[in-house]
Amino acid sequence: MNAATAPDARAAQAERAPRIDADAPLSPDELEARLRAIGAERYHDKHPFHILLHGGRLGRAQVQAWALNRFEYQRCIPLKDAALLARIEDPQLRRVWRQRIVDHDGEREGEGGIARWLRLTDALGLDRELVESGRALLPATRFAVQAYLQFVRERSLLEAIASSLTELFAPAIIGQRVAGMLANYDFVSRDALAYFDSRLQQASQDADFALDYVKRHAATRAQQESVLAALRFKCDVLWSMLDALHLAYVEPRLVPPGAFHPGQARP
Ligand SMILES: O=C(O)c1cc(C(=O)O)c2c(n1)C(=O)C(=O)c1cc(C(=O)O)[nH]c1-2
Repeated sequence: MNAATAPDARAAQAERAPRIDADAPLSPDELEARLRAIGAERYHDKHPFHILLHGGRLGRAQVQAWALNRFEYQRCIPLKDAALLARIEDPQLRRVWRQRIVDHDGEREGEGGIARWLRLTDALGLDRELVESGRALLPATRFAVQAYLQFVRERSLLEAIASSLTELFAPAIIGQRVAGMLANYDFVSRDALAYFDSRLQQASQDADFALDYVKRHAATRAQQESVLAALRFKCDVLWSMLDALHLAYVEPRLVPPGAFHPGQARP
């Protein structure tokens, strides 16, 4: 062993060198910055299909396909939140989280986010039974939504809560979507887009709460890495849903057997 690598010399060198420890926990603000960087890179507002949708460059049948497939996501959000709720031990946290189910289901028939999404599919001229049956979904929509449900059922509560954090980036996209669709599509009215009016406020509140929870509860570096991975996973869920729409309805227009095809708004 030469003098430069002798234990004493190495210890002295480590003392002088800046400490780079891959296992050191991030500060809560560093964690938030990394989460936001994931959204900036991977959130579905960057997807070409969303750019076409918001820019008014899709036809009516393509917007119908988007709304019909997104209904599957909307339909399963309360299932996801119920699975998450069932695993919360803390009554205080349960009280907050259960509001998400109310927001989607409403307190009575015809209210809530799911009913408002159906107002959009109605306004687009889609048959309700076709939408609610899920019969004309793209297979990839089904798989992506099921993957989200399974993730929330199987992973830790911390990862399940972190996977909702895509909503941090939703308010900006919703604003662009409503403005873009109203400006560009004569078949879309303000009333048809009512879903997004309530969602704007709910998404901000929900995301702020989940972010605060994650910043307080992800204490170790391993937990923080699991939170970052959960957000990447969720961005992949949303991205793959748009990939499938793009391939089927923009190019190369490869509509899978049984999936919605332009002209099939009515059964
Ligand atoms: O329109 C959108 O782009 C968008 C995105 C997201 C999202 O980022 O997950 C949600 C929603 N909308 C939404 O309407 C919604 O209810 C919702 C719930 C959740 C969730 O993960 O718990 N995400 C989203």
